[in-house]
Amino acid sequence: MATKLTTREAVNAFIDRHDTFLFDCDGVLWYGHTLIPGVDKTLELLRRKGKRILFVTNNSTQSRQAYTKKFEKLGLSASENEIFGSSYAAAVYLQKVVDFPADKQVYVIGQAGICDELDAASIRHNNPADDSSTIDWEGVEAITPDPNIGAVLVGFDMEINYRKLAKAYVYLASNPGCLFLATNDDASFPHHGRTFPGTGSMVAAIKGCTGREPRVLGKPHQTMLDCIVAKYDLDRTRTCMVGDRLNTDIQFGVQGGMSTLLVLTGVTSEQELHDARHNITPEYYADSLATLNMADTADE
Ligand SMILES: O=C(O)[C@H](O)[C@H](O)COP(=O)(O)O
Repeated sequence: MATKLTTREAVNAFIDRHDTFLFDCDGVLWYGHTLIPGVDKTLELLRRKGKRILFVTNNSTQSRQAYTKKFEKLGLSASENEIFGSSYAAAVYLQKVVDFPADKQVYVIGQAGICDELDAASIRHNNPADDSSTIDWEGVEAITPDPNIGAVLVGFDMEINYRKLAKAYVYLASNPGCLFLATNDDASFPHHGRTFPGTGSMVAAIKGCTGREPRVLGKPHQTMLDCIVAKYDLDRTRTCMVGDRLNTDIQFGVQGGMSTLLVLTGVTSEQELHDARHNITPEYYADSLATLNMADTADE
């Protein structure tokens, strides 16, 4: 049974039992370009209390560097070192886990965040903007197997089109050695209190035609947490994962042996939380991250 944080005492006890907070971004800190009211104060409060803060997002559209600018624009402070996005996780995975060969290239379906992180790791890749949506059968026939493509990496792409799907299909179907990676498989994308098709819908299109299963790097998959724990030397028992979605953020925290806080400002509603049909339960939940602002500040 999840405990709802509604009183100052409960909030104080919740904060005191943790040294580190991992924050999801979309639906917890902001919607698109709009800050969720009060969360700037919450982050300041936790920093003043000496808590370590890390931002863990499945959103692959921006690199860590671009995220620092987004934080700044929204009036939040965050250093590149505190941000762990799924595009960075993909670059780390290719570089450190599979030792991606220097003579191979990654075929990316995605946006700038993935390309920037691959560039930072010196991994060769295509420019997704070159794959325009206008195509006829002659254009489709010109797509041929390419032994230089060592991986197809799929992230959120607002300009996904048939040419991109056909290329991914041809590279993956013609070469069993070509890796199939996905930054994340979130079915939906939270935006201004509504949801729209997420990266999972794009990954599903490629799964559907190739019959292949991707290695998914983002939450709830533990590859991401293993990288975070190794990088920051976290004590999982004193770490809380804060998110707005049961089947990614909360599952990520539960599977990873951390405590969890669900906030109701994003994808999962209070009604869904109490729906007995799912089996993922956060330890705590609150109307918003800003609920923590009722904490005592006397100990600072
Ligand atoms: O479809 C997606 O890629 C995700 O919905 C989106 O990016 C979620 O990001 P997060 O909530 O982990 O910040």
